[in-house]
Amino acid sequence: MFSLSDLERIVAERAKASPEESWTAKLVASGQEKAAKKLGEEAIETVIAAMGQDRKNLTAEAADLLYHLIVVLKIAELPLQDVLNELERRTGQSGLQEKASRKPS
Ligand SMILES: N=c1c2ncn([C@@H]3O[C@H](COP(=O)(O)OP(=O)(O)OP(=O)(O)O)[C@@H](O)[C@H]3O)c2ncn1[C@@H]1O[C@H](COP(=O)(O)O)[C@@H](O)[C@H]1O
Repeated sequence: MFSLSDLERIVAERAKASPEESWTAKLVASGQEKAAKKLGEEAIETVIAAMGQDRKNLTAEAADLLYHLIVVLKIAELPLQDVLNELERRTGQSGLQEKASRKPS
């Protein structure tokens, strides 16, 4: 089954291609500011899709969002595994518990 790790590998490979033939290479060449802005646009498009009823549209927008996140991580040279490790670390505690632990007593 296709995974985000597979996509991370594809993005790393395509980042080396010519920007004329690869959207990934074009984004990487444009720099983090532009790539992060594109990620923000995709996040907003995903929010709008989530508020609608079109599951196919939400699927497409969520895919755009995850792809652009992987590109931003690539530009930052932050391995996806680091993000997965952080998510794994959080599995021991509920989000509500974590939020409560941040409040001053
Ligand atoms: N998953 C994706 C992927 N998702 C979205 N996109 C591209 O992201 C670009 C921006 O998407 P938008 O829908 O926002 O397009 P847009 O033209 O900005 O549209 P508007 O915002 O103007 O409406 C489009 O060119 C999409 O094709 C992707 N481009 C590449 N990939 C993956 O990366 C691989 C390598 O692609 P290249 O780097 O292009 O060879 C592909 O085989 C895929 O696996």
